[in-house]
Amino acid sequence: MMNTVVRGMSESPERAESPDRGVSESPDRGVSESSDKGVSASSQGFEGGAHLIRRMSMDGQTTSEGAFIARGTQRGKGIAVLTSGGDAQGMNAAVRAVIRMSIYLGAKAYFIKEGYQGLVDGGDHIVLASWSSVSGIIHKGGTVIGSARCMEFHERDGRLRAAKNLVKKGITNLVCIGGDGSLTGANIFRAEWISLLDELLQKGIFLLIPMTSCHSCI
Ligand SMILES: Nc1ncnc2c1ncn2[C@@H]1O[C@H](COP(=O)(O)OP(=O)(O)O)[C@@H](O)[C@H]1O
Ligand SMILES: O=P(O)(O)OC[C@H]1O[C@](O)(COP(=O)(O)O)[C@@H](O)[C@@H]1O
Repeated sequence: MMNTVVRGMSESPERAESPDRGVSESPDRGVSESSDKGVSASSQGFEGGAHLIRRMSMDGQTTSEGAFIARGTQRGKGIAVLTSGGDAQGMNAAVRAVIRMSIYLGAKAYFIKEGYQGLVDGGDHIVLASWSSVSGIIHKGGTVIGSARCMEFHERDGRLRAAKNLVKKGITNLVCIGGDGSLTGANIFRAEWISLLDELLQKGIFLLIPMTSCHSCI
């Protein structure tokens, strides 16, 4: 059974109300990164935040979540997607939707290969995606980015490594596609995100640089 939850994980994205209903931006064409494994879906906001996806009610009336999102409203964000646990039909369509919506929103879009294992291992498992990376996948079974079960993610140490890898890549939002186990893991990760960042700072893995002393930030 595939579950899908999509939330922003960093600061609240702007809730732009726009009549712009099309994805008219010309997509870039890039390298397709794929593998042959299966999957399921959830996205978690690292620091809590607004929903990125809105809905229309069954009778076509716009609900409070029904506004369209304007193109380019998430510039500066990094949105990553992974598939985890048992695979399920529809995972590739969900991956494609996340990547293309992220690009539409102006964010950098990333695949994380092999589920939480790829997130914990980092390196080549975290790959920048393009519009064409997800072409020709919606009819395929399983998941083109691979799925896995990852014991390390059950432990805080594993999740600390995962957090480090996300920060290193500038990834601010994570979409986890999986079943109840994967979503439980995502919820734990979301809940302890701030304390993971604190620990990375305390261990000197990352340094906090005040804006005033960072020339490239001014
Ligand atoms: N309680 C948990 N805490 C942290 N990570 C978890 C937890 N439960 C599951 N996970 C992560 O999600 C992965 C997939 O979970 P699993 O239950 O095997 O599949 P599914 O998502 O299909 O239910 C696990 O291998 C583990 O990495
Ligand atoms: O491989 P992509 O780029 O994801 O596109 C797949 C989609 O493109 C199509 O082949 C053609 O779509 P349109 O008819 O909307 O142009 C669809 O059948 C399919 O859903």
